[in-house]
Amino acid sequence: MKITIIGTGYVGLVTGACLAEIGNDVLCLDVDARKIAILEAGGVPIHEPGLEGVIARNRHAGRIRFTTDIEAAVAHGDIQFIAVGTPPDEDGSADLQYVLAAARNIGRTMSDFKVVVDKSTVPVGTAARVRDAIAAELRARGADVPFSVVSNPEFLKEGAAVEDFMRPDRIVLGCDDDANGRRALALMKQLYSPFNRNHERTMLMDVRSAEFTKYAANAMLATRISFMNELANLAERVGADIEAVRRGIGSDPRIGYSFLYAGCGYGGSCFPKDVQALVRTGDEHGHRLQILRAVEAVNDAQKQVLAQKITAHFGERLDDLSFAVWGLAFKPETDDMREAPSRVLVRALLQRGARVRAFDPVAVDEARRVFALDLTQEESARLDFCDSREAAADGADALVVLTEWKAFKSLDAADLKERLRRPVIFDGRNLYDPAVLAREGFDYFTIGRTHVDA
Ligand SMILES: NC(=O)c1ccc[n+]([C@@H]2O[C@H](COP(=O)([O-])OP(=O)(O)OC[C@H]3O[C@@H](n4cnc5c(N)ncnc54)[C@H](O)[C@@H]3O)[C@@H](O)[C@H]2O)c1
Ligand SMILES: O=c1ccn([C@@H]2O[C@H](COP(=O)(O)OP(=O)(O)O[C@H]3O[C@H](CO)[C@@H](O)[C@H](O)[C@H]3O)[C@@H](O)[C@H]2O)c(=O)[nH]1
Repeated sequence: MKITIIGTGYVGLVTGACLAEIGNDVLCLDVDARKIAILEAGGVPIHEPGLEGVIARNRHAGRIRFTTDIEAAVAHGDIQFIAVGTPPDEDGSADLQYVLAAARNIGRTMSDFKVVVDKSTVPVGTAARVRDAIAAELRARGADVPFSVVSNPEFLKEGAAVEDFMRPDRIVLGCDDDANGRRALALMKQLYSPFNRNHERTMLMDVRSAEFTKYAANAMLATRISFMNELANLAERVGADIEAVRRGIGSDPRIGYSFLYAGCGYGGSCFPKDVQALVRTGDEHGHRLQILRAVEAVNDAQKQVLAQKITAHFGERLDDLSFAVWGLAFKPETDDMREAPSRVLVRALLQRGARVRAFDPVAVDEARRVFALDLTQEESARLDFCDSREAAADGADALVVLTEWKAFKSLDAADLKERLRRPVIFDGRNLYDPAVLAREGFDYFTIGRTHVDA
């Protein structure tokens, strides 16, 4: 099938690559000429495991191409996926300007039946606004071309995006129950049929429920994390170990093990903005979402917890102290720094006068870019990026772990002790065994594990 992807970010690029992989003819559009130039030259502008190989294979087979030419992109696909960003507006609601711009672009030049798919995460009612935007453009040029807007929210996780797309838990399709909607649904079912060979993963519903499902999923997952973070902070105070508690409750199939890891707060481009957006949707409809307000507040506070532990240990001012930071990306296997807890922690350390020696396996370039925006020049001068975790640790007064990269999971405690000026670790991801580190003479601070004094 002929597919156009509008927006070649994390979602659009993965969607385009994976749909090409199963044999479709995909054209990816972006307004960012830099991204398209990288892709046309055979590069990939983001770090996502497996993605480069899928794109390379399909480029060579001629199944995926990239363009900045809006008219060509609209002409190409029978199915037009809108996968542009929906960042938070000033009041936290989803900013739909990119989605609506994409819709207008479709309406401006389309000349035959189009299925327009909302892949972006958008508030309930957006499909109707997309439909109106396209219809207004068609009216303006006196054209009568049939189309239908489908909601098909995406549930992939960064760092596992290709795998998640290729093996989805479910494919949610929200379609209108009219002639064009049924025509659109038939095409969408055909497109996704390769994913349904072993069992049917497609869930059909009305458009508004499909839009809502995406926010409900992210809100539920974020709630689990804030719930565990709040309990972790209590576990420390009552002398319990949140890791034991996690295993204890996760074993109940009604609860399950996933997304129960306490840590230094959730980040990324989705949970923070989607929780906020749902809270705003509630406000707009006179329905105050109390649980999600608390989820957001707990998460904001959780991003400060490590800094509080550090100042409780070293004092409010950190002048003359140097901190090794392992992990900058908001989660492993990505270079994405959006809402990363590292942005809060590194800034807090620098504002208190410390030096920071940071290492991340893939996010350093992106970190340089975002910290240049977050920090003053004077603060930036005290932030160094290192080439390895060992180099970051050399001569630092303490180690802070912020991202659970696999490469950080095994630790040569004796070697680390040699490198650090003081044997102190603040672990935002509970990676290590407190008893082992205590034996090695470390002060080891965790999120919700009982603190074992050396
Ligand atoms: N990142 C994720 O893990 C993830 C997962 C599921 C859903 N989502 C949702 O998917 C959407 C996209 O997220 P993302 O992380 O891929 O965003 P992104 O910022 O990585 O990419 C968006 C791309 O759209 C391009 N763009 C903007 N306006 C355009 C236009 N009019 N025409 C063509 N291109 C345009 C931008 O230049 C950018 O390259 C968001 O709504 C997000 O909430 C994201
Ligand atoms: O038990 C856990 C699990 C995750 N996190 C944190 O939560 C954040 C988000 O992690 P994750 O959900 O793995 O990454 P995302 O790529 O943001 O994916 C989420 O957001 C996407 C965009 O909407 C959805 O498509 C995915 O289903 C949803 O998991 C990260 O900071 C993690 O460190 C925890 O603190 N504890």
